[in-house]
Amino acid sequence: MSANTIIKLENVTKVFDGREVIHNCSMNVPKGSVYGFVGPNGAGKTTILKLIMGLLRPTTGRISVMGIAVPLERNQILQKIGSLIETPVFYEDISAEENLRLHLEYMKKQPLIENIPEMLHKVGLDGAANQPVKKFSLGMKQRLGIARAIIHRPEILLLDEPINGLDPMGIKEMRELFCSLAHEQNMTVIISSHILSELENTADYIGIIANGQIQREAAIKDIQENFPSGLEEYFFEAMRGDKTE
Ligand SMILES: Nc1ncnc2c1ncn2[C@@H]1O[C@H](COP(=O)(O)OP(=O)(O)OP(=O)(O)O)[C@@H](O)[C@H]1O
Repeated sequence: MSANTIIKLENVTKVFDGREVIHNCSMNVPKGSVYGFVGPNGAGKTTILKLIMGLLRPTTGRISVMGIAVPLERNQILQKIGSLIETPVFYEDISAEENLRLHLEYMKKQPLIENIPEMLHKVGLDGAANQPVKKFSLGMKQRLGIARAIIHRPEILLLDEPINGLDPMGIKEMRELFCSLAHEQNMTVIISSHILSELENTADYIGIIANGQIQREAAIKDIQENFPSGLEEYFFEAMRGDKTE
């Protein structure tokens, strides 16, 4: 993982209220891949996604996204990143379609407004396009959050537990969508999730985080070759701190 690295963290730490929650953390995400990010509750996944977005400033260390230093030159890359981090917030009184239209206007991507119906179809919301978002279920809001993260055609997509609240059909559809964005459109997709089986089906690379540090990074095909029971075995081995393969 070097020549085509698009997101790089080097020795990053983050201190909140005197407590170091990210410790000397390094991470390499290859361009055009689905990178599955997994770790226990409180390990630091959301914090790292926010650091990559430039929403938080590292206490020490370096972060670069597409070769650009974050957060220093964050404005240069904001339009190139789409994200769904924590619970998505919408204008509740207006429709799904109008929410996406406002987002595109804010991102200065008005020509993409014509793609809104197609995007709503892709995330399974075509029947609800004109309903006010306040009438949406949790899963529908999650689908709309994914649509909003993608519609401005970012080069990088950061998804924090994106399948939360989705039904089995939605999980399958979103898995196919994320893989097609990476493999057909060369988008780089980071997905944080607790669902190992889902990551095993979706990700090309896995990063395991524990105690604020990436403990291991590997291609899923190498994990499957070296660990007969797959990602679950790899994950628990990493949690025990066993020797790397
Ligand atoms: N703004 C903040 N102020 C203080 N502490 C914070 C803040 N944000 C996160 N933390 C702490 O940082 C640690 C990492 O939190 P983070 O949300 O990044 O973990 P996570 O891996 O995403 O967890 P989960 O899997 O439960 O969503 C936690 O101990 C959390 O309490």
